[in-house]
Amino acid sequence: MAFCSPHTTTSLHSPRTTIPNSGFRQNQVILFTTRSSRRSNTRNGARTFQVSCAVDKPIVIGLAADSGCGKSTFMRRLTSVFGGAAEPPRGGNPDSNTLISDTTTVICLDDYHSLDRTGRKEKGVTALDPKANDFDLMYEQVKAIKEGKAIEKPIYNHVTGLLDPPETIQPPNIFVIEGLHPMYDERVRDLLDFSIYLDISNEVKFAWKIQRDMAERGHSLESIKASIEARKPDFDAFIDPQKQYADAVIEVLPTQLIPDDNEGKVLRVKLIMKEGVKFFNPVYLFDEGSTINWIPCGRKLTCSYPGIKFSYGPDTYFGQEVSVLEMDGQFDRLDELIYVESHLSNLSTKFYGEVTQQMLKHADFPGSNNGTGLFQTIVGLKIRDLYEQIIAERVGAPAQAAKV
Ligand SMILES: Nc1ncnc2c1ncn2[C@@H]1O[C@H](COP(=O)(O)OP(=O)(O)OP(=O)(O)O)[C@@H](O)[C@H]1O
Ligand SMILES: O=C(CO)[C@H](O)[C@H](O)COP(=O)(O)O
Repeated sequence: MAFCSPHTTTSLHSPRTTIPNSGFRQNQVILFTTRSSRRSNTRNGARTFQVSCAVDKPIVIGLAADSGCGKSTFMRRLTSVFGGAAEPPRGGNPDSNTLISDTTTVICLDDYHSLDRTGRKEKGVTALDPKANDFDLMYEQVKAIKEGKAIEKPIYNHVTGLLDPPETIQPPNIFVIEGLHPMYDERVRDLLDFSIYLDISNEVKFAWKIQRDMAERGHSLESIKASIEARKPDFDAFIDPQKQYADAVIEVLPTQLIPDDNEGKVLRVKLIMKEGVKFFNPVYLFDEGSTINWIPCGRKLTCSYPGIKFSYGPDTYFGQEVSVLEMDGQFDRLDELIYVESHLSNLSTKFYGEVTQQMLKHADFPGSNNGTGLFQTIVGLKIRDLYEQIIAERVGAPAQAAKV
């Protein structure tokens, strides 16, 4: 750090460059002034060196959810906010669960299963049970990455159900740990700079599972039901309680706009944002801290049945102060989302309409016409903002005004 501080600017899209022995790695345009150049500044004007390097310590984001609850979709939206596509490690295990982009590396915590599929069966435990996971190794390795060190991370192979030889993970700018237990172990939790929990209600989870596992993977309705039932006690005991620790929770519920709806297609989605989290300013609708109900349908937003309803206001969640933004219903025309975006504040966009642009870019992702896609996109933008503020603080410079 000493080399690049304090005259530093950041760019997320500069090429990947390594500076030998510097401790800096990638994607950061750093302007630094040496002692001699500082002396010469007064005589000869600024003589700065622009060096492409990274801040040596990644920020760490935790994303928790049960299987099939939209973690991969969320990760694709997040990666897209930073630009560039995420791919598995080049030349590595084809069944690797890791996704790497210019700025982010996303690892799946299934890789810390200590028992393979046969081992779990023999011991009669599910993958959700902490006994089937190696939290000591998870902690050691997330800590090492946070300190800027590469790790040899195990791979859990979902195709074979076996533990494969490890893969090398280099520290990125933003390290995301996604899976069942990112906030379960206190030591790992304390390493997170920001945490998100995707809270999908049972009814909706069931509908999504059927959609994927029946339509796309050929499972029977009975086997899907049985698998959800078998996981439920461990889900309730070990996964669900993590939401109390999350800085942001995206809760997905059946709509309230259709009485006794049992189709599960129209969703009511809540973005629960913890107050007082450093570098995280909750989004608000119209007026910060007020309680608002808003039906935007009419001249500027096309809504077919059952319409769209937004709500916003302060609340408490597990005894903590939060702001909650809620959307019930779905968009007919995604381009009209700009009308909704213009009434939201603290979005951490870089330009007017960035949320709408991101949503249009990924209109084919699941949830793009409702609050799941909208709130995942917003959380992605908040993570970018958080990252930029943390980097700015580390190098002692004020953060670029990024909020619209
Ligand atoms: N917002 C959404 N709206 C509707 N369906 C969704 C949404 N998000 C996810 N799904 C459904 O759930 C399935 C699983 O999504 P995704 O692969 O993102 O979840 P995951 O948590 O990464 O799953 P796994 O852990 O099993 O790999 C998708 O194929 C889709 O059918
Ligand atoms: O809950 C899960 C997280 O993705 C999986 O069920 C767990 O990782 C076990 O994997 P598999 O079903 O492939 O044996």
